[in-house]
Amino acid sequence: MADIIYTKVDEAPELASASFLPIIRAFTKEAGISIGTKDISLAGRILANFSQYLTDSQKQSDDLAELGQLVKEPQANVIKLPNISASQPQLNAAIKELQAQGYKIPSYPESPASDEEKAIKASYDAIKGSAVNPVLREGNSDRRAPKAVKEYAKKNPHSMGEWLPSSKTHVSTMGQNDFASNEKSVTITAASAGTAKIEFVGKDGAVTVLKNDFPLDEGDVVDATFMSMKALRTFLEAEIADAKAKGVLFSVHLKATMMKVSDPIIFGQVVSVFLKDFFAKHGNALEAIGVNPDLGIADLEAKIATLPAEKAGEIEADLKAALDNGPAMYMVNSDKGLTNLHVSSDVIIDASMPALIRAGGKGWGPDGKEADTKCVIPDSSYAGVYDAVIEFCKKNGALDPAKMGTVPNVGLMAQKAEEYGSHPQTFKAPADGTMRLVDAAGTTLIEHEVEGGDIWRACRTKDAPIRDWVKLGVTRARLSGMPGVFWLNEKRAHDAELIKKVNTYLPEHDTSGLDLKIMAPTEAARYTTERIARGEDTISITGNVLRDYLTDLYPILEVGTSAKMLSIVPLMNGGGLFETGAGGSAPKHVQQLQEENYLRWDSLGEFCALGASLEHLSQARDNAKAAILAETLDLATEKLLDEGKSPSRRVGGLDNRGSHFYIALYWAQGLAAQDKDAELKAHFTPIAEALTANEDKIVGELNAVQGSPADTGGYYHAPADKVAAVMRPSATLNGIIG
Ligand SMILES: NC(=O)C1=CN([C@@H]2O[C@H](COP(=O)(O)OP(=O)(O)OC[C@H]3O[C@@H](n4cnc5c(N)ncnc54)[C@H](OP(=O)(O)O)[C@@H]3O)[C@@H](O)[C@H]2O)C=CC1
Ligand SMILES: O=C(O)CCC(=O)C(=O)O
Ligand SMILES: [Mg+2]
Repeated sequence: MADIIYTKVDEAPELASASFLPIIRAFTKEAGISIGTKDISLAGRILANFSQYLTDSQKQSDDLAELGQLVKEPQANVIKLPNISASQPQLNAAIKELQAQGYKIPSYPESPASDEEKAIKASYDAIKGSAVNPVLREGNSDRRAPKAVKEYAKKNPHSMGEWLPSSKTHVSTMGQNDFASNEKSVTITAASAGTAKIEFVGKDGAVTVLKNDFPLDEGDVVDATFMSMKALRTFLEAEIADAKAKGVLFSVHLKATMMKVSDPIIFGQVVSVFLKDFFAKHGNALEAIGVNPDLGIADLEAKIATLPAEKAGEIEADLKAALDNGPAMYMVNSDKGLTNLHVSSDVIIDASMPALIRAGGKGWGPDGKEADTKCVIPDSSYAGVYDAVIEFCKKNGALDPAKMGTVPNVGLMAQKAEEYGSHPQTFKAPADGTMRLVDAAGTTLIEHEVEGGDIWRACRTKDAPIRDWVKLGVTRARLSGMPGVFWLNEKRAHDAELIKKVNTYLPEHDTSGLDLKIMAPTEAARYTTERIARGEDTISITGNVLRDYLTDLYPILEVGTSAKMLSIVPLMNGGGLFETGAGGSAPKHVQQLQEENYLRWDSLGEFCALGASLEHLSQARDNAKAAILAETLDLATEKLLDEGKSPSRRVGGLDNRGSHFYIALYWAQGLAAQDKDAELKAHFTPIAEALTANEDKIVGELNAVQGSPADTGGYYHAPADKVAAVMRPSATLNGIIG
């Protein structure tokens, strides 16, 4: 196994790797460090799981499974770039592209009939959604803005929209009959440990086992809850009417990728309630062509288009009328007519809500203009956090990046903690009856009365990760000198169990002089936001969902993007997983590259992760050269920020490739200038000289390609040689690096 594993992913970060990885390899080789790659891309995971349909030369290894093993070993050192957590439409598109390239994989069977089709669907469902991160995250999360990034943002504040007290933007949430309000939680005792079951008991008393292999260990915190579909529909109907009455955009913010079972269903309810009369009128015709509202309006439109022209025309006209008749919709792309309800993965709450808050509470309307927005977040578990920040901004105006403090996060994430690990235990209730969690001894631990269609789920949070998370929180508070807040609500069932554990595990550490508090999330958001506005820093120590939400929310307000975050996962068995940034893979960036050969992806997250990975390697393997590479890379990153060599957004500026040249230049200059290691100095001195002497020429060569379309030969599965040709256009740079 190579010393460091760099992951092969999708979209913008993968394009960036084609340019950056050769640089990394050239630099680390001199310290005797090998860099391997493992393919966790969506296309790669499909091919690995459908080997039986492929020719020998097309087959590929199951790299995700191998990495899943590696992260449990002490020698693990993995740089993890963001990958696609595929929604159904993205999965279908990737399958289609692979088929067109000659891979004879099956299509996704929407209504599987045979056993073979059922098996195919099950394999694809396991690839769908957030299928990578939970496997690799064998540790808790430490995400923060590097000091240099924070300093740079203060000196060069990004634009912020204006917040006015008159803003009509607001959060709407259920508060009743939702996951938050129905939650029950227990900590597993020795008597309850073992393999639990999830059962449905019908009104007639008949018991159906929905899952018979849910392993629970003593000390694990287990919760179960459900959301009533009747209540959800009533709520949505009222909110859609309210958006129209108030003249604000209607929007819904979910995480259909990571919450891959529950949230697509909730999304489908929004689609079907928004288009209620339309579905009532055309129900039969739509059913006949296999329309499923969970797949969004984009799929609905595509299926209508398969009907005979006259019928299609009639239904399309009614769809348009139905959309026009509702409140104006928050748009994903108003030029293309793509609404919030077209594709469930287009609006992902962790990215969408911060963007709206940064923009002064504005979303884009169908007319291409910004407007105040109703933000529907159906479940009330965490909606109050966004509400608190929005209300703060209405009262106090936008936060000021030049002055604001910082909010690092310590997140409970290891071993599929909390909601993000709930998919295998999430079910649509088959009918009216009781859903129950039964322990190994046959005792019912938790039960709920449900109605057919309600979404019921059970989550598990293992004890060792909780203990490790408390320790990480204390460690970060000690090292940073910042106060830390555990965002836990004593009135919420799960959090109440967690608070008991925090109070048990905190005394294992020296907390003298530390300021550690426990506050309910809404209150913690208010407290933390008031503090950052005064320039004060506060560590948020949170569960897994708030980890996800807050590591986009505060970074986007503080430094403009979560791409610049340092994101470390100290693995529980001693290895290191270094994630890049907190954001995703920004599909818009690929489009821009294809249209005008310009990649605005900022690799700062990769630079930070590589620095942390080299630093970890230097300690774990006692490699002094790695320490020097890490130090000089961190300094090069600071210089890159200072000199303004990050990618700009538009053609004509320096793009991702140009920023890679500058990181190589500054890194080589740093290695040439240091005196701790003579070999590194001797090796990098001529490289630094050549890069310095050829700066104008290289930048000229890199920038010359901008402005016309670029062909990478694919979106999900682009051939490496074509991508490399696009991403490495400077012969001079390639020559020096090579
Ligand atoms: N860790 C992981 O593996 C994650 C994966 N994802 C996946 O990523 C995809 C997109 O998700 P989405 O929610 O849109 O979130 P993204 O974070 O990809 O995008 C939101 C916006 O953030 C900006 N952005 C993000 N990263 C960078 C960067 N490195 N350089 C410059 N700008 C950046 C872009 O803004 P602008 O357009 O203004 O330039 C972008 O449009 C999905 O497939 C999702 O599943 C999402 C989150 C995490
Ligand atoms: O795994 C995913 O789908 C997204 C992860 C994510 O958004 C995060 O960890 O911040
Ligand atoms: Mg996230």
